[in-house]
Amino acid sequence: MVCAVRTVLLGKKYGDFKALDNLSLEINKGEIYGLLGPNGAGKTTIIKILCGLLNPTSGEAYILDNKVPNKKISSDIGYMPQETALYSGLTIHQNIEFYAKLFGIKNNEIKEKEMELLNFVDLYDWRNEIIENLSGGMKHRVSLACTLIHNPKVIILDEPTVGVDPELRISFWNYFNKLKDEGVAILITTHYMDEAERCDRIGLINHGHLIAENTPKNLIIEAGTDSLEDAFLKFSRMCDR
Ligand SMILES: Nc1ncnc2c1ncn2[C@@H]1O[C@H](COP(=O)(O)OP(=O)(O)OP(=O)(O)O)[C@@H](O)[C@H]1O
Repeated sequence: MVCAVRTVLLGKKYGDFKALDNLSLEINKGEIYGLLGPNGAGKTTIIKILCGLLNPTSGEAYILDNKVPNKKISSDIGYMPQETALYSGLTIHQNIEFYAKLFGIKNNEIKEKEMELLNFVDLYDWRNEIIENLSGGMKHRVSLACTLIHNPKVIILDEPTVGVDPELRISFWNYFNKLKDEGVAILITTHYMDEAERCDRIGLINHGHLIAENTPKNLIIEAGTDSLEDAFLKFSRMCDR
């Protein structure tokens, strides 16, 4: 079976500092995989390697069985970085259109998809507003719409719900589940435990190592704790010793 995402003994050094150490993981199509870990654990480094923005020092990473970096699969990936990559002097509509054209989406398809996505992020009535006039949470919502405009098969979201209000966060997750049902693989980093619990599987990262990996329920059982948050703390402290 073709894996959506696979890393094999992935390593990354910044100078002498080991940010990733022999990290292997697999994510299936139609799976939501949560990457959890304390600040500096290595989550963004993994994501940047998967998106072809950083080269690993050792090991390999694959998207849909293609070794990255690889231009051939760039349109299969939807990447939402922590810092929004929007043109602040352009409107929401112009930003979405820009990303759509970048991925070669036809004009007649853009309109329908833009409407679907702007309704999903609840910004349809704001589509002619300039980005610099939006709040931080609104910019995140536009960024997510831009990430999804080309119907990517693998979606990589680095803390997509920071600054997004609780009601909208729930609607984000409903949409992620719809995409998952369509066979899309989603890799998501989050510091919110209620969101981690919505993932099919979680990988806990600390000091560049995958220290635990399982369904949220089984992680709690493995750790012998009452909550995912306590399981996360227990695994992280074990790794710090
Ligand atoms: N360009 C860089 N040069 C040197 N060190 C770096 C660089 N980028 C990241 N690091 C270090 O590598 C480690 C992993 O960073 P990374 O951004 O992957 O962590 P993270 O898990 O995404 O953290 P956060 O939850 O804060 O976003 C950190 O210790 C960070 O300081």
